[in-house]
Amino acid sequence: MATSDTLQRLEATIAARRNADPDNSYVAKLHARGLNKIAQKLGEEATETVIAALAEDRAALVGEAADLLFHLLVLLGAKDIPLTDVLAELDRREGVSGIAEKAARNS
Ligand SMILES: N=c1c2ncn([C@@H]3O[C@H](COP(=O)(O)OP(=O)(O)OP(=O)(O)O)[C@@H](O)[C@H]3O)c2ncn1[C@@H]1O[C@H](COP(=O)(O)O)[C@@H](O)[C@H]1O
Repeated sequence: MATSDTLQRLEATIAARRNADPDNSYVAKLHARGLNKIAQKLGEEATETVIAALAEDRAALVGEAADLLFHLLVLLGAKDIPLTDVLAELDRREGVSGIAEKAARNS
């Protein structure tokens, strides 16, 4: 079953493929083209995800969201930011955000 482990496995695969032959690896090809290209691809995938959502096309949205997550992991890897740092930030926000929780704390 797909879980957050899926993202961690994909992160490891991306790290392992980074220095592969760009002719045989899309990850290596992206790295060879540099951070600007990786960032540009992430932006394109974000736009395509938004378009699929607004088009009410569920299958396209699932596919574009997968492309978006994949390219986000490539960008994070290129910036040497482990996925666990992002997950930890989300965990931290879980503890401090939420309108009801804030109101309860302030009352
Ligand atoms: N999850 C993915 C994944 N999702 C999307 N893509 C690629 O992302 C690209 C997006 O398509 P585009 O048309 O936007 O890009 P493009 O035309 O190939 O490139 P541009 O010249 O337009 O920049 C496609 O080539 C897809 O194959 C992925 N490529 C690889 N992975 C994972 O990464 C692993 C390692 O891949 P390799 O590096 O290729 O071994 C694979 O085993 C997969 O698990």
